[in-house]
Amino acid sequence: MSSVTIGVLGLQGAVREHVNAIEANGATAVVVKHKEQLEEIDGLILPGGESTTMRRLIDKYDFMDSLKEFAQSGKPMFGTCAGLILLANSIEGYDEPHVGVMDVHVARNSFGRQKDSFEANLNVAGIAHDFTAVFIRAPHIISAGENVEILAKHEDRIVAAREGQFLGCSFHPELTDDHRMTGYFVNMAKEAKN
Ligand SMILES: NC(=O)CC[C@H](N)C(=O)O
Repeated sequence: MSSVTIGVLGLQGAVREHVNAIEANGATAVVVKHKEQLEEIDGLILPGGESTTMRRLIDKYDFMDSLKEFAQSGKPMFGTCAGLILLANSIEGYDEPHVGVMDVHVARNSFGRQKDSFEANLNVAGIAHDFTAVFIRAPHIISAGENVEILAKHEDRIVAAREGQFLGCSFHPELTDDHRMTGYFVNMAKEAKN
């Protein structure tokens, strides 16, 4: 009854670690490599990696319309790092978004070259007061629409947010043993299903 299946878009990026985090939360994980697999899942994670590369592969494997339909179906989607960039409805310096379903404006590579990767301890509203977040050439949310709930900030920049069925974060929640952020998303998928 309460069991859900979560897909991880498996075209590029940190896929296996998300599978582990999903399974650690007692849900079933599926690596999504074909658009038909979207029909089998209750929620979809768009992983970190390289958004421009992922976009190229989304087009190559004809995923874009299916991803938009998935969003329209109301099922939850969670974009982490590059995945957040894919979900955002506008990207600094770009004329067009990618999937473009979440009402946020993002900038890529926001935290400077000298700090290509770092960890920060975050208070993520409703999820964890002490979440160790791993940032790797991370984006941030410059601005968000009125229906977007800001979940976390780092150095005054928005790094996690939720808009109804859409969850996004700048960091990589799958790269530590703390699986609470993924657990929060698994619960979103359970609530949407029941
Ligand atoms: N770790 C990541 O996902 C980095 C995102 C990457 N900098 C991009 O713009 O797509």
